[in-house]
Amino acid sequence: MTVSTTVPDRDALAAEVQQLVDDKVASKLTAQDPTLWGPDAESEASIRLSWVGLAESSRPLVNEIVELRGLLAKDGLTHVVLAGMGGSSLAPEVICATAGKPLVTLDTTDPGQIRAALGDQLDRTVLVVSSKSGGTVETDSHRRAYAKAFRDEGLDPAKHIVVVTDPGSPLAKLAETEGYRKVFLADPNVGGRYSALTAFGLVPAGLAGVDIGALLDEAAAAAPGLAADDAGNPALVLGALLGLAQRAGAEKVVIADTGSGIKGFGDWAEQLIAESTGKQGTGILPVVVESPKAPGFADAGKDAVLASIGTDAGVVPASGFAFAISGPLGAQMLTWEYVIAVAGRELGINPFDQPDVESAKAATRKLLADTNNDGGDSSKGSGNSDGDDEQSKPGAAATVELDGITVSGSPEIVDGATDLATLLDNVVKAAPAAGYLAIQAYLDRLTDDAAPLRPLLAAKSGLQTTFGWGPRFLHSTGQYHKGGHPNGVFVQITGDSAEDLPIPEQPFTFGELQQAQARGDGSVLAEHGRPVVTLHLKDRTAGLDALARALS
Ligand SMILES: O=P(O)(O)OC[C@H]1O[C@](O)(CO)[C@@H](O)[C@@H]1O
Repeated sequence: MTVSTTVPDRDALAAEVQQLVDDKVASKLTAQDPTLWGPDAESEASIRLSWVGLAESSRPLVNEIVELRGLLAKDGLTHVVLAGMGGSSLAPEVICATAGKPLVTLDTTDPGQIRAALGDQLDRTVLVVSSKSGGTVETDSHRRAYAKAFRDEGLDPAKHIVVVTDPGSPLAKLAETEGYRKVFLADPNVGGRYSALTAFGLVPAGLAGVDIGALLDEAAAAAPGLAADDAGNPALVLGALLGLAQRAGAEKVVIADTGSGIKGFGDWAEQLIAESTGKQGTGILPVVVESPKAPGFADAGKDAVLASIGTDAGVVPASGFAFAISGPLGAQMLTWEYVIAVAGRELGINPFDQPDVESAKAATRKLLADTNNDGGDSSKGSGNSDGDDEQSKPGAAATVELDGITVSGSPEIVDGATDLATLLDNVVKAAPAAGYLAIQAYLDRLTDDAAPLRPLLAAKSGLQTTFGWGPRFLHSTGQYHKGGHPNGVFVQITGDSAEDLPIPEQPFTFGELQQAQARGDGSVLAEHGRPVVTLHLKDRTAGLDALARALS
């Protein structure tokens, strides 16, 4: 690994690193010492540290996965679809994209996106159902939809489904009952966002044809340097830098790829950083940008640290904190895991829990239950704004129709807005100094062109601006939004679907689940006192165009 740093005060960084060396943080972490984050974190940390040794302990998986790939190929099953959220899909996605191997990732509840996946090469499909807990509603729903689709086509789901889960999970039990083709039981002493080099990262990637042995080799080569109580250890240097930056008010890390050859690294790092650190009103907000020239990076202010993945972009933000880190993917993953564990100690938080994720899930469950108790006919499949219960919308105090978009949310944003441009002005005004804006698009991430809104809003506002696809981000940056620094303003984008999709044996459809997830998270954000506005697009393309025009 090669790391270079820019800091306002080199002596301060050297002193901070030396303290970590003196405290033997690197060797203790490698020895899985759970006391490094204080007494409150000890019990969770004691069951979460096996990731430090995965470069070696995951070796036996390689042959098992290669063998399964061969058997599947003999049956003509070469189209790999992965159903998994957060830590159960982000790593294999970046691993496959980097290696140029095709993998279809389902981490959405968008009816159109799921319908399109179901209609693609079903007879050649192997579905990998990945969930540590075995109880994640999105993943369970994907499994149900695929099982039915296989049956409808006269195919035996058991032959097409492979499971990755923790021992004893409901999914492990179900896989046994259903006789699914293969079950990989992962190490339960590794949390989801640290699971890249477990079966969660390796099974989908290996089945897609990635050389997963080489990935482990890359991590293994970095491991000794990360374990060393040495001032040159990149994890100590970057962990210390992030701690110093946080204390200086630079609590955001803006991540740009600068020619690393890794595809989509920021999407994986985002969960590791945000879910690990965003709690107790503190944390590091990852802001993934399109390039080093993008707004947020090129013009970063005092609240940001710049992270170049690859060579040094040579941009120094107003905060004075920047770093570049280069190396192959396996090494990057292990290094960042160490960095964030060290940064967690610097910030005084437990990097292994996610205390605020459950609240949005609970709000979603309640909304779905209420819909059903109200006699909502899920077979109709709404997914649409018509007939929505206004009372259950977050910040439903204010609702207005602007340029064909139904807008509801915090009165400070919605009141007085006469068109989309004034509404977006209000969004920017709602942010405190050095706050951030978050666009959360509960849409089809393969066909809805919402991502370009991020640089447009960032340029307009001059504020750090993130973009996330819902519900995917709920299992990633969602923890930070609710538990981290309370200075975000949230723009939810939802949309009508051309056609909804039932979830077999469930009283709600994908469309209803998607809308309930947006409303549930929005209501929890509002309860936390965060300004939030929901833009519901009746026509997705026209609505996104109108938003882009209003921002340009
Ligand atoms: O693997 P599971 O249990 O389905 O969870 C998926 C993701 O959901 C989270 O628990 C957050 O909701 C993540 O930490 C995790 O990676």
